[in-house]
Amino acid sequence: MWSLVIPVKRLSEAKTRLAPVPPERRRGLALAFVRDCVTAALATPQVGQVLVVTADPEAARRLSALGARIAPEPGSDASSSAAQRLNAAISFGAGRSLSQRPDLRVGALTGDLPALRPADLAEVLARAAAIPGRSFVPDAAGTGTTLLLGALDGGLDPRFGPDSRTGHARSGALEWSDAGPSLRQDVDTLADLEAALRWGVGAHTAHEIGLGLMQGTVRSFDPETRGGTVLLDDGTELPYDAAAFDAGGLRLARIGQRVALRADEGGRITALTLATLPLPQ
Ligand SMILES: Nc1nc2c(ncn2[C@@H]2O[C@H](COP(=O)(O)OP(=O)(O)OP(=O)(O)O)[C@@H](O)[C@H]2O)c(=O)[nH]1
Ligand SMILES: C=C(OP(=O)(O)O)C(=O)O
Repeated sequence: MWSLVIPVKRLSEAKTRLAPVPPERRRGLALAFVRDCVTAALATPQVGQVLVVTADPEAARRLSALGARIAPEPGSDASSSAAQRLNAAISFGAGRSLSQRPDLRVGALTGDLPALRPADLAEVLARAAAIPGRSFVPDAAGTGTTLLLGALDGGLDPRFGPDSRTGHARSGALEWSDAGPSLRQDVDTLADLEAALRWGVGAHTAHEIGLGLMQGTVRSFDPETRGGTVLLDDGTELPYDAAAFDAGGLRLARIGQRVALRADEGGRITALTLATLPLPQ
């Protein structure tokens, strides 16, 4: 069984290479990616715990709600490089994991894998458990690393950062170059995000992007105004108006009916229809 350390940068500083996307949206995407990544990791049978190392209070709160353990990231030397900070955060998490759960072998997974599927992760974890040494999964671009798995004696020796594929290979780690695509598709750029969307992203990222995958139940409907409210699956009640109702093409809504809906960035419903029907574009 494995303990996976996931480093999570402060959300306000995350995913700068998604720069065409405005900062507030980037923050939401970075959080959604790691929520999907943690969800998939925790659903993988060989994963005994997910330990998130972060200095970000919101990421800590959201990821702990999914079942991850949190190790608050210690402050770093201002003169250290981004890669040094990242590797220091991972080593800190690995040390914490080994002292708290010595029964679990340690690995480090990046948090930017929104398409991650438990089956792809399970396959690599099972193969790596059968070898005593370190091993790693190169990213889809072929230059970086998405997963580094430590040796049986606990050694992780992370070399994340630019060209980490070469760094990990040169340091003697075995490469799993045939790992499943969902484990290799990290998202740094908009082109990466498009690729991840083709593999199929998790629910948090789908929701954040506004793919119309939100669902809820009709709580009220007024035939006079054609407005009412919907109860989302997370317990939030949201109002919809006639424009949103008309955009979905329905003639009436009944209390208790399952609906699919699209909301804008501010959480305002812009269209809703029956859950079994596609939302009109
Ligand atoms: N705790 C911690 N996590 C980090 C740090 N730097 C990067 N990470 C995480 O490491 C993983 C891989 O990082 P990158 O792909 O470089 O992501 P990023 O730094 O958000 O992206 P860019 O700003 O575009 O470089 C992601 O889960 C990041 O959140 C750090 O200094 N501390
Ligand atoms: C830090 C890394 O991620 P990226 O290349 O996605 O920045 C890495 O691959 O080591």
